Amino acid sequence: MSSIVKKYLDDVKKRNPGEVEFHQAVEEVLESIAPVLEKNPQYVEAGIVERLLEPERQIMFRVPWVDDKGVVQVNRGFRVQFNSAIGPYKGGLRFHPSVYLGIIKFLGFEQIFKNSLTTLPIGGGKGGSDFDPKGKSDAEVMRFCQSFMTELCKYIGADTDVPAGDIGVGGREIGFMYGQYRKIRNEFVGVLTGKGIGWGGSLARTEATGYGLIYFTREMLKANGKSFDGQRVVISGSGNVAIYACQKAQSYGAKVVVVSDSNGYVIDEDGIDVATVKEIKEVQRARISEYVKARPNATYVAGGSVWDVKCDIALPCSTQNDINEESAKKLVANGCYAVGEGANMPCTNEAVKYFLSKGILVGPAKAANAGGVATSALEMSQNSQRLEWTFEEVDAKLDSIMTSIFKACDESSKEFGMTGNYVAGANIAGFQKVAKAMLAQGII
Ligand SMILES: NC(=O)C1=CN([C@@H]2O[C@H](COP(=O)(O)OP(=O)(O)OC[C@H]3O[C@@H](n4cnc5c(N)ncnc54)[C@H](O)[C@@H]3O)[C@@H](O)[C@H]2O)C=CC1
Ligand SMILES: O=C(O)CCC(=O)C(=O)O
Repeated sequence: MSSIVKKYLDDVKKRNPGEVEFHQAVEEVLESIAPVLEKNPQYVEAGIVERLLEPERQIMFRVPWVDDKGVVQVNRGFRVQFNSAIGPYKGGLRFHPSVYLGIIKFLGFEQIFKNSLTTLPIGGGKGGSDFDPKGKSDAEVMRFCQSFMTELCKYIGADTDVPAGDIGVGGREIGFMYGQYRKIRNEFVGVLTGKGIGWGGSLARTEATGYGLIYFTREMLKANGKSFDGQRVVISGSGNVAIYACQKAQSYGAKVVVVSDSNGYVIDEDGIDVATVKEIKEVQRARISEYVKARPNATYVAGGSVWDVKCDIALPCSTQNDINEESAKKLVANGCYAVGEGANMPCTNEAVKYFLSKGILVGPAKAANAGGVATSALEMSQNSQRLEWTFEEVDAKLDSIMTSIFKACDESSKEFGMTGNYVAGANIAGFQKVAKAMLAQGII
């Protein structure tokens, strides 16, 4: 680690104690951009890195609501507005019991570079709550969302900060939050993305992160003389990203044999049936163990690691730090040669280093899962124009954005002598656009 990287990292740890996921995300970016800083002393002189590491604003608030038994519950809400040098803050909201400031900051920090890579004018932000939607009734989720938005609406706006979904926040939650925003502010604007079709949503936003992951991975495979056709794929997760990644990978001839949730995973050697997963997760909101009832040839494994299952291509689409060094070694030993990160930071830094040392292709999250936020930006454009584009139009734009993101990662990796290291390429390309904008806009 170079001395300047060590200095920045020590400082971040001191100023943000206990926020281990944030430290991890920062370390990966700093290591990648060290050669850029060496070549561009003007960035160091202008304090670009110190300013990037400090969010422009972080908001924490109380979210009181009443459950179905009439008992008052209190959760904590967050919105971290990290960097707006290239556009309004943009990034999802995560509702999960594990949420605390360190998680939201790692996600918000990553979002700066991801959004920069999309080629669209969006800054980085993220938010959420430690609320757990699992096991709650629709009425409870609605009351929580209304209370959350009653406070959040003071800080967001269509040209200021535009939240969307993430883990635990899908169409239902966006609907409840949008309704509350509209009631309080009395305006119908594109303040949230991931809205429903017919009230400001964009066709293909639901599919965008999963499809985008496959478009990016397709380009990465193509550049290395490979393709999805006939390949055995393992996916972790069975939520929004996992479902549509599975569907698109299968359309390219891959055989997806595993999906999972936080309780366990299913193996279906006939290929995962997407319609069954959608019914279980999007309609019944049940556990993935239900899958074997509809597909008796499949097997359910309680607990365990999906990464023990042999595959050619691994697509982690659940949560952070899903693949550690031990899982990485197992994957490589079993013949896996490519990893496409659908989730945010699904591999530990040690796992990524191990993969790269073995010549495994790694499509890093900031680039590979940027299709969701890119399509959110397309939703914002449609809202501003008061127009709706067709599914085919949006999907074609998404495909071309993912293709250009891969090209940017590839070119940056080559420019800095790290050919094929798309992790470094993504960090460098994402950083440079933001750094240039910050330099031009003065010390603010
Ligand atoms: N929805 C989107 O547009 C985008 C999502 N992402 C990332 O993709 C990942 C998945 O998000 P979504 O599919 O939207 O969420 P989701 O709520 O639809 O699904 C989350 C999935 O991850 C699993 N999961 C969650 N926590 C887990 C844990 N601690 N251990 C094991 N499994 C766990 C759940 O069981 C579920 O299958 C997250 O890392 C998210 O940040 C990234 C870019 C955009
Ligand atoms: O669509 C968005 O604005 C946010 C997507 C997101 O949260 C992410 O890219 O991790």
